[in-house]
Amino acid sequence: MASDLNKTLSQTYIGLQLWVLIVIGLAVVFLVILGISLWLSFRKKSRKANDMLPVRQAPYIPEEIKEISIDQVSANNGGLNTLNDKFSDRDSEKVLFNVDNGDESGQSGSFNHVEKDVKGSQPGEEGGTGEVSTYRPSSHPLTAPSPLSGLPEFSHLGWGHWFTLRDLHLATNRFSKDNVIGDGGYGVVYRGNLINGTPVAVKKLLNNPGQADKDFRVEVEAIGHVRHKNLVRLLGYCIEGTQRMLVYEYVNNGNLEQWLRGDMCHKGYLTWEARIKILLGTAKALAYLHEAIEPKVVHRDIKSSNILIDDNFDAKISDFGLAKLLGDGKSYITTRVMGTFGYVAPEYANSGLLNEKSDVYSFGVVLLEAITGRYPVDYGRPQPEVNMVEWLKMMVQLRRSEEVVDPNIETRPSTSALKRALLTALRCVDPDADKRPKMSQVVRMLESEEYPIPREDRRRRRNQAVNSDADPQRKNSDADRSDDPDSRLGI
Ligand SMILES: Nc1ncnc2c1ncn2[C@@H]1O[C@H](COP(=O)(O)OP(=O)(O)OP(=O)(O)O)[C@@H](O)[C@H]1O
Repeated sequence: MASDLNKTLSQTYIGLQLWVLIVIGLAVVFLVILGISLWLSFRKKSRKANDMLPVRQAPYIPEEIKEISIDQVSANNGGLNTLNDKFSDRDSEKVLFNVDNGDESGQSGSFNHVEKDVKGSQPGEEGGTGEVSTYRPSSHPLTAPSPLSGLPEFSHLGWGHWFTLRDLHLATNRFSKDNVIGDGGYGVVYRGNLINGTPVAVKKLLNNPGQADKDFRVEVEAIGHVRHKNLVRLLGYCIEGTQRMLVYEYVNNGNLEQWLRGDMCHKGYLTWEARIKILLGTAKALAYLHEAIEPKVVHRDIKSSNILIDDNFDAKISDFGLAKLLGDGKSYITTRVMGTFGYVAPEYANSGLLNEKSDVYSFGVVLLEAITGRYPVDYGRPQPEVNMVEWLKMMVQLRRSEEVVDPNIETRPSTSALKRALLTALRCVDPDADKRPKMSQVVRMLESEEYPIPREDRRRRRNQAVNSDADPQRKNSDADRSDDPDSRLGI
């Protein structure tokens, strides 16, 4: 048997013995396998190296903020996979704004309620007729066609769309002055249209090599990988030489500041319901940034002009140029306080201490702006009214809260709705950052039908008070407690 095998292996084929041929064959197979695996691992490494920007970790979603949507980047096609869609469309059932009939139809002084039919018409178009049409929410944002469809799918960051300078030249008509929609210290924002017809806002960062790169990374890291109905969507970017540009979905209905006091006032004034809807959307997006993703994102510049509004009167938070990524439970101390005067939380302004509670404070200021229609700081007003937050606290203390409502709101809110909004706002602007609610709690307070605040939140706050009474360091004096919004609003 063994001698048969020896004989077979010793036979000669093409000048070589069979056993030599077998050894050569095995060596070739081994080398091919080795080559393939080396090539695969090299490809993986070089792909990682190309991803200059860190990819966000799989998001952790706390129970209390279930209603959010999160998308993850699909590495292959740059598309976005929905994990869940939680903050529901429940709030987009109906929106009203008062249209100035004086402007639209020549009859001065009177206002009509108009419910907009989103399909095909712009808010304000039907104002003069006083018609009421049915409002229907537009198609679900995550099933709607992608604004990037029809464009070649390509991104070297593993996210979004990589536009060439030429693409953006074409989109903005060579960055024409007529297309400028904003100009700031960071650069210029242009309106444009992609070749597939999608309207976009192009932020062209100042051509200042170090700074442009930094600003670019901050925005991309903050919102490049996330998607939420109430966050402006970053569609892509352009990196060419020292040029850095960011391409956003275009949000076509102005910003909250313009609706309260600026360019959009000619269309009419926002109703109470529309204001609460916009603030609720803003609160949901902040809850998402603070509580649903890791690392969390602190926006640092929440203000009414950074809350864009779409046709459905849904809010979209924009301008992440100052955003900061923070690990779970982390705070950050900075010597350079950034933000906008009137919106910055006192502990951040005074000591540079930053965490998500700074955004909660700024949100409270915006909510008060929406309730009163006033500027956060207005030197044109009598001294006690210059600082809106202080004036409001005083009015509530004097039990004159009914007087603070923006006189431009034609149909005043019910007393309970007003108190609920005021109480929520005053809690957000609590000088003690630890006492401010989390944004998911703010969402619950604003959504609640229960007067004035969900029982569960009241219980939590009462327990907090008991605990701080037990702690001599945090024990409030009676005078301090008179500053508590609950007691001031008679709750
Ligand atoms: N995606 C967008 N769609 C439509 N308009 C936008 C978009 N992004 C920004 N804008 C508008 O462009 C203008 C400039 O915006 P940006 O947030 O960059 O600066 P700003 O709010 O004017 O100044 P600041 O830097 O002080 O916040 C604003 O009027 C804003 O409403």
